[in-house]
Amino acid sequence: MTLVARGLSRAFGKHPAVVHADLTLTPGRITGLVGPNGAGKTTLLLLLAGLLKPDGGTITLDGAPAGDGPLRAACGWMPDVFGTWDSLTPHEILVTFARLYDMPAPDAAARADELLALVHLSEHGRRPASELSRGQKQRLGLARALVNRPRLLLLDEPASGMDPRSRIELRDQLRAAARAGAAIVVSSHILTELDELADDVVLMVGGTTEPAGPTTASWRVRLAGQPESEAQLVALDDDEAAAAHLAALLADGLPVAEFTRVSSGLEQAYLQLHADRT
Ligand SMILES: Nc1ncnc2c1ncn2[C@@H]1O[C@H](COP(=O)(O)OP(=O)(O)OP(=O)(O)O)[C@@H](O)[C@H]1O
Repeated sequence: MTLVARGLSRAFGKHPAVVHADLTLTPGRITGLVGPNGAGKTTLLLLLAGLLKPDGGTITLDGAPAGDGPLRAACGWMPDVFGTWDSLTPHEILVTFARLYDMPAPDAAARADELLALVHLSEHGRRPASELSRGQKQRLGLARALVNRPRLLLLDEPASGMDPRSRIELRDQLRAAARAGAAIVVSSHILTELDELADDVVLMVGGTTEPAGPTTASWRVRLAGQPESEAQLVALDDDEAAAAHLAALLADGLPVAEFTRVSSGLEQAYLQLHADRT
């Protein structure tokens, strides 16, 4: 399902949080949404999820104007902090959400078990949710977002609080959801992670969006005997270009002692955006 948002705006009182934002989400693609604190990312995601009404602008789903109802039916929403009902178990929480999506009780119970296994929480499934750690709650939040097999997946800083293994699994789970045809948007402050995960990146500052252009990463090259301060930064398009560059250096007989990717192209685009705006 393709979501197209055009000119979305939303203010809180006199304070504009989202200002003429544009975003297109396409099936099978993961879009990264990055921007500083207060840029309007969460507000934009809430608008897309049908959980907040825009003051202006349009949202279409497969070309048809979409109000709250269709958006909520199509979306899986994972907030940055997932408030659980602490007296319920993760299994009960997932069953409750599945039932809210009109799933029959036996299907809801089976779906809850399936999702708990997916996010590696099966052994915690029947204990009170209050016993979950922050990272485990995040994983439960992801399971919750997937309950209705959403065609649009909106995730607000999903990796925050997750340990390294859970982050890697999250990446794999999102890739699998995209391969299955979901259109996905992920907001994050971790640019290197987004660089690996996202097919497209949208930058957000002061409530407005702009697509990040093609980015170029840098590699740090230092030859044997060369002081650290004289190492060179070489801008290269991707891993293949880096491999070719290294092969050429070695073919020239240069004693390469270090060859390291130093910063993501996304980081540079992000910093450039700030430099332009402040
Ligand atoms: N319910 C609200 N009432 C009033 N102002 C709000 C509300 N929600 C957000 N804002 C304001 O709108 C702006 C955008 O907030 P938002 O949470 O969307 O930013 P964000 O990019 O998600 O930030 P962060 O990276 O810190 O999560 C901020 O200035 C914030 O103070």
